[in-house]
Amino acid sequence: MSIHLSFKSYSLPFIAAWQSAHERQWQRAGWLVRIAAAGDCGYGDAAPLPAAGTEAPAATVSRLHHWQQRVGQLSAVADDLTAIYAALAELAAAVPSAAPAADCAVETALLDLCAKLRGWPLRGWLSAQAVEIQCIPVNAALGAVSKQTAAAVTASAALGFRVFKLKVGIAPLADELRWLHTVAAALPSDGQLRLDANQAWDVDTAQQAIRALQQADLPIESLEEPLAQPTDAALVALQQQCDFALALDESLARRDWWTAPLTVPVRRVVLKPSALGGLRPTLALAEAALAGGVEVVVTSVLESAAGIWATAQVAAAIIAEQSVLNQTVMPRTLAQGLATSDWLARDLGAAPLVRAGYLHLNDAPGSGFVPHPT
Ligand SMILES: O=C(O)CCC(=O)c1ccccc1C(=O)O
Ligand SMILES: [Mg+2]
Repeated sequence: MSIHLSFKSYSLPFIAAWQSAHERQWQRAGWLVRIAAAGDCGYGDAAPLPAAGTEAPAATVSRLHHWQQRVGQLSAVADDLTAIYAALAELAAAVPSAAPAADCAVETALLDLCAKLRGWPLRGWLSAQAVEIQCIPVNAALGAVSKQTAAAVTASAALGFRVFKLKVGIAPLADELRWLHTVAAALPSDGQLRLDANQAWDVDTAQQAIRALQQADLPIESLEEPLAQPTDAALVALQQQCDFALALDESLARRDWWTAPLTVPVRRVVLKPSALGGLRPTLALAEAALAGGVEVVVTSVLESAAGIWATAQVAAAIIAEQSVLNQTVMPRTLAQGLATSDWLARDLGAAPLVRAGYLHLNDAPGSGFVPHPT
């Protein structure tokens, strides 16, 4: 027997341009990684997006070639399961990886395979309590605030979403504040806005934005990455001015998570497995954050269904650990940023179902991803 790792490039068009302060894109490109062994196979999504903290695509490919060769070497000298565990150990030892999107894909494919061989859903492999978690609250990913209409927000609310995420920091602040008022007026009474500035603002602009949002009493749930220069001192000061949570996202990749004790200058972290090198590093970081009283939200990097299934599995594991860890401190589960599959005009397989503001997992062995026949 032997283990075989293969990967195939994909390019999936968006239904409309995806825009953030970092980028404007019409399609999503990556590689579907497949690892076959012991009569079954697992899948992972290598979906680099440097703006989200991953390596560039060229580094993803060369890293996938490395793992292809390495998995072949390991399987030449050991039985399949031993070689799979050895590869998983090498991936864990590689954190923090210079090619986290590639490592995430290979780790995901190995875990998907292990879980299938065992007959477990992948989240059960990550955390025993997680098997019970079937439904994950998710936010609507609406895109740039400039592109919103009251009708679009009403339609999204009718689908059952209660947290509506908007990209800001793209147009002048005064314009965006005006648009935010229009969106807020269309929200259901229990609706909230999650904003993401993707590091667009200097300290002055961020302060001005926060002051305006609070004075207008807009229902802001959180604000991701307000600062171009996210120093601890500036973030601590900004968080003190805010009634809502500030969150770190893409700037996390540049912090020293792995050797120093975890300190976070804001109330929340946004975790993306593709930027962190895999599902297990994401879970480890989430556990450290939760233990320190920091809120955790898992989000996609607009990856294909192969990635979304796996990212949802680790989100379920984190939610399970969270309810065990501190039921009283965090009674409500935050909406996770996993409802992004509708941005893709086509996909590599069926994405998890999103209904009434919840993403639904099932009990199928592995991640739940099944590729469309090609
Ligand atoms: O969180 C969501 O709902 C959507 C995901 C999202 O906004 C995103 C997607 C791709 C790259 C970066 C980000 C981000 O959160 O900054
Ligand atoms: Mg973000």
